[in-house]
Amino acid sequence: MSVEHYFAVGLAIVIVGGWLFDWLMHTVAIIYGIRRLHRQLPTPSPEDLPGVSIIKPLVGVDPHLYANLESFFKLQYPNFEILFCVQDESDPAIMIVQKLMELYPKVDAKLFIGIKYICPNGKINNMIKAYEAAKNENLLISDSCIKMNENTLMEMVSCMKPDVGMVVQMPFFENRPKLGFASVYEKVYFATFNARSTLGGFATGINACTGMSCLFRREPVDKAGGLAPLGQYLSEDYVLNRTITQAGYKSVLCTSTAQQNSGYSSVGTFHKRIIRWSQLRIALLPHLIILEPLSECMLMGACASWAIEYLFGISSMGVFLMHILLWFLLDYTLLRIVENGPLPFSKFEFVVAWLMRETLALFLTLQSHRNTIVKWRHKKYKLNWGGKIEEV
Ligand SMILES: CCCCCCCC/C=C\CCCCCCCC(=O)N[C@@H](CO)[C@H](O)/C=C/CCCCCCCCCCCCC
Ligand SMILES: O=c1ccn([C@@H]2O[C@H](COP(=O)(O)OP(=O)(O)O[C@H]3OC[C@@H](O)[C@H](O)[C@H]3O)[C@@H](O)[C@H]2O)c(=O)[nH]1
Repeated sequence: MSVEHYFAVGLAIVIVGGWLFDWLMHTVAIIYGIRRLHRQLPTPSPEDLPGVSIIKPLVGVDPHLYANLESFFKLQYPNFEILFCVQDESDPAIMIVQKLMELYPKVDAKLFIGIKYICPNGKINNMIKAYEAAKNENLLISDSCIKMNENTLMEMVSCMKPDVGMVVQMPFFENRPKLGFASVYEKVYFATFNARSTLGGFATGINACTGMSCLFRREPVDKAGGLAPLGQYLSEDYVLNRTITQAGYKSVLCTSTAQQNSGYSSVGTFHKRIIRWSQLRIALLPHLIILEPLSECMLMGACASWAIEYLFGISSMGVFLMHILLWFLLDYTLLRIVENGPLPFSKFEFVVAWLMRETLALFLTLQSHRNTIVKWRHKKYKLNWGGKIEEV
């Protein structure tokens, strides 16, 4: 037996181990998704409902912004305030906020205009005045693209137990049929790849937080220096979660998903967002440079079919096709769990969107390795190893 043969056997065994781990991730995500998502939690008694300060950082407008912001004025919750933050005084979002504030005078809402520079992260600088003015111990950071149902805040608060410091809504989408195939593609991405990692992470206690809609206690954040330390990173959401869990609190997934509802959707802008997120992740957690591609269907399928043929003599083409079919069926199952109702698109659209996502995944990951400059809204940032940023 040659050294090359021993090396190939060792490599094949490692690949089969990684392949089995991928199936474990699918299984964990499906089981945890069924158990956690869309569960009815008992509503806390009125005296257990804490006040919540909702912070809404806004940059610019889109055709859905009015409806998205209005949904917050209609929340069924006894004690909340909405703190809108607009960084630029010529931003048309100001008019929308003012109009809604006039329309719903009984809702406690305030508007903060202009940034206070405390860190490189633009979103944090936009939110900081509201953070400092917030009346309540519980804060909800809610991105501009989020639309809520009347009972969503109640659901989030129901997840906030005494040992819990943070309640995160897993990103998903409102149904936006008018926006065409791009909105199908986005849904498929968020209900398969993203949901698998997020559900897997929360099920096993690994930080997989996306901060577009998250409720948290401010006490551990203030003790760690407030928002400024988080703003040294672009992944301020990940670091917020880490700060709260390091203070001894749990971070849990909310039973409802975050309904993104931006008024624009195109495959190109979606790819740019996914590349930016991938850039954030690999700067923050460099081991993901290797692990992420290995959690992708096509690459792992190719590696595993070679390894299984090498070890057991089973046809690699047969293994590859079975691998794709099983992965596809498990992704479809997860999509149905996350959607929790009839799909707003046909099975054919799902197949096309799924194939497109799986085949383009590696290409998009490679794009994210091309440079360390990230463009986010109107600013450019340089990402350093460890995830810290400098403004360019
Ligand atoms: C042999 C295969 C090993 C596979 C290991 C798993 C590798 C993880 C694969 C993909 C990670 C994708 C994460 C998607 C969700 C994150 C979305 C996101 O980028 N959000 C950013 C913007 O809001 C945020 O700032 C970044 C956060 C970093 C998240 C890191 C997530 C790691 C998740 C690991 C889950 C492991 C689950 C194991 C279950 C058995
Ligand atoms: O400079 C900025 C950039 C962004 N923002 C606000 O931050 C929120 C999120 O911005 P976008 O919608 O552009 O970005 P994403 O949805 O991709 O953000 C997501 O990924 C990156 C994380 O750091 C964010 O916290 C997360 O929400 C919006 O409400 C936006 O208005 C600012 O207030 N200032």
